[in-house]
Amino acid sequence: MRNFSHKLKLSSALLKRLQHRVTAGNLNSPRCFTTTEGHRPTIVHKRSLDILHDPWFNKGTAFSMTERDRLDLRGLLPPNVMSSKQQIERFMVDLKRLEVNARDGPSDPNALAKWRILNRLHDRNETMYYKVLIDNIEEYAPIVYTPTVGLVCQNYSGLFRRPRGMYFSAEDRGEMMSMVYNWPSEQVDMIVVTDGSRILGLGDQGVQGIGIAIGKLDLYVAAAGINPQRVLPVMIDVGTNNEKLLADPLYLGLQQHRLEGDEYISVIDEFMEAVFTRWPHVIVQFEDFQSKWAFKLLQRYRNTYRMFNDDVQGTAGVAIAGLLGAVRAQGRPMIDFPKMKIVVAGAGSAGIGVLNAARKTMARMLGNTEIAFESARSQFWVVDANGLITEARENIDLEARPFARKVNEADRQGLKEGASLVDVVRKVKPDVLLGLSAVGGLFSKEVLEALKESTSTRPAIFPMSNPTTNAECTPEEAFSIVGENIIFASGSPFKNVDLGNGHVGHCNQGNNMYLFPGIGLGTLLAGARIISDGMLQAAAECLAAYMTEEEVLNGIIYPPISRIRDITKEVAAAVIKEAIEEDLAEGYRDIDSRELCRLNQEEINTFVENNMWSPEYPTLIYKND
Ligand SMILES: NC(=O)C1=CN([C@@H]2O[C@H](COP(=O)(O)OP(=O)(O)OC[C@H]3O[C@@H](n4cnc5c(N)ncnc54)[C@H](O)[C@@H]3O)[C@@H](O)[C@H]2O)C=CC1
Ligand SMILES: CC(=O)C(=O)O
Ligand SMILES: [Mg+2]
Repeated sequence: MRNFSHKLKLSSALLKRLQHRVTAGNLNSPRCFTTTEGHRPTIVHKRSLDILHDPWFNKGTAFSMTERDRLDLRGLLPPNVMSSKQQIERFMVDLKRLEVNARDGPSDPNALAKWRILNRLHDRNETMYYKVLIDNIEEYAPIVYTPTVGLVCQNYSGLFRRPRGMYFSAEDRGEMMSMVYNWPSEQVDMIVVTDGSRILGLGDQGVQGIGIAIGKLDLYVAAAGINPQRVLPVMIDVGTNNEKLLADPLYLGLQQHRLEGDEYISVIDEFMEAVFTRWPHVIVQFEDFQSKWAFKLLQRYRNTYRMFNDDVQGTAGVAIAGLLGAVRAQGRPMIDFPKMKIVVAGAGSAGIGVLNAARKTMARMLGNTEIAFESARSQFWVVDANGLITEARENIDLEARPFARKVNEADRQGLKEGASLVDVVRKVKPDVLLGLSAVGGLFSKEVLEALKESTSTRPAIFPMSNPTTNAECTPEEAFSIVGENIIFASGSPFKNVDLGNGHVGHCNQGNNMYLFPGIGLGTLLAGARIISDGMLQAAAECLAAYMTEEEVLNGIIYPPISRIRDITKEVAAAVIKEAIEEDLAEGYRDIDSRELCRLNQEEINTFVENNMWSPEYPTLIYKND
């Protein structure tokens, strides 16, 4: 709260309320950290080794001598009291040792070793772990998140040491309502849940998918400042259809095929009821559910619970922001977006999510009428594993049906049902080629050669599939084949390309990580009843407007990950504002909806900032229960 009133000239009544909120948070929840946490003690109900073994409270060698006395720690630690800065220096020496002989590149085998070292730190000292992650986010996001998190999921049986998060399995039916009370935290703000059925582009990983929920929540803490004591990764194990895992005696999940139909839904229903009973204000992010369930569950829960599907809705927003950036990068106004011809490879949860959102955005720009919505449809050409989707296809997925081209439209373009991607690109000459297919190398030399005939002055190539090996093409391939004048965005990080003439081919990371943390934080702080399309749209528009004209003209359409905390703050503020406008905001803690409504833009920004957790050690005070 330093300089708060001075800076924003807030009314003293409002200032008091905001100040009270921060204070009350600490007192009500002794383990709650906030930005002002460093100045207020935290009450703990344990001492001695119990403290050292609790990653939420542990400070390791940073416990001061007086604290060591107060908490019965004297003698349990080496005598030299270290500052947190020294602790991190010592840790980084260990972590960096791995890099001495490391070759470049995200798939380097050292990535897994780095993950192990970071994970051990996560297990023993959360504050320090998040400090390392936040201060070095560019370097370690690719370790705790895509691409390395994919490798972690695939090798989970071997890597598993200490459990993290909760596991609900098909065997727990009827027990979930009581099981949920086994989690030690009284307050949970954010749950990321997966059933492991489609982890990144790696298919069914069964129980091993918990790694993705952990990785996403790491970003919630690092980017959105959600208190790490209030996040909960969840794995719902309904079996796996991955035969390799089923045959592996060391596999840690249920060794049975996946539940289907009503049996499956009843497990997810029971889980939702249990977590919302214990934590009525929690937000649940569905992650990496196979498409057939992703859409059904989203429709089933989105009007009842505070939930969203990151792959369907988060990805859509990030892609829209990127597509609008691609329009601006041609020196055209965003309103030209409805003129873009877009080829999408992949009609799963992510591809269809993007198509629906892009169509709606175009329709809005064209006047938001039925006719506008209908005409926007004709900007898209969708190719899946069976080629171009037209109305001639038998058994089209319900979600893909609105994007099936009419047979006569396809004919006019010289295309048939099931036409190959290269033929579609050759004939359509799209402005944008976007991949959410999970097929590495799908944008082959031929496909990229065909894109050279694009009618766009600056074609956009978005190989958005993860992890790195599943990217539809590399930036080197894109820039060398299609030319320098492209916009490139991939789902997993790549290094910029040296184009050899003093020019740099910029590699953007088009990943839902730029939106989901802000969507979650904004929803939390607004106390929104549900997450509406308008809130998601506001998040996407905020990201789209974040980059300056100059950056966009230089091909930079997304912020670097080093700015993820800043963009997340802005996205959260945009989400809150929209929730207020839609009358969905019920307030957060002791800031009720009326007070929220009175906040101006600057005050909303400050409200967000003041409720983001930072990794600072609080002073610990022991109190008997
Ligand atoms: N960058 C980002 O933020 C995000 C990236 N993704 C990535 O998108 C990919 C797909 O995810 P989902 O849609 O959930 O998977 P999905 O399995 O539901 O869908 C995959 C789609 O690709 C199609 N496909 C398969 N082979 C193809 C081929 N040869 N040509 C054209 N299409 C082909 C399938 O028919 C299906 O329609 C994954 O790799 C995932 O990691 C997903 C969410 C966010
Ligand atoms: C990024 C993400 O959510 C995915 O690849 O599934
Ligand atoms: Mg995902």
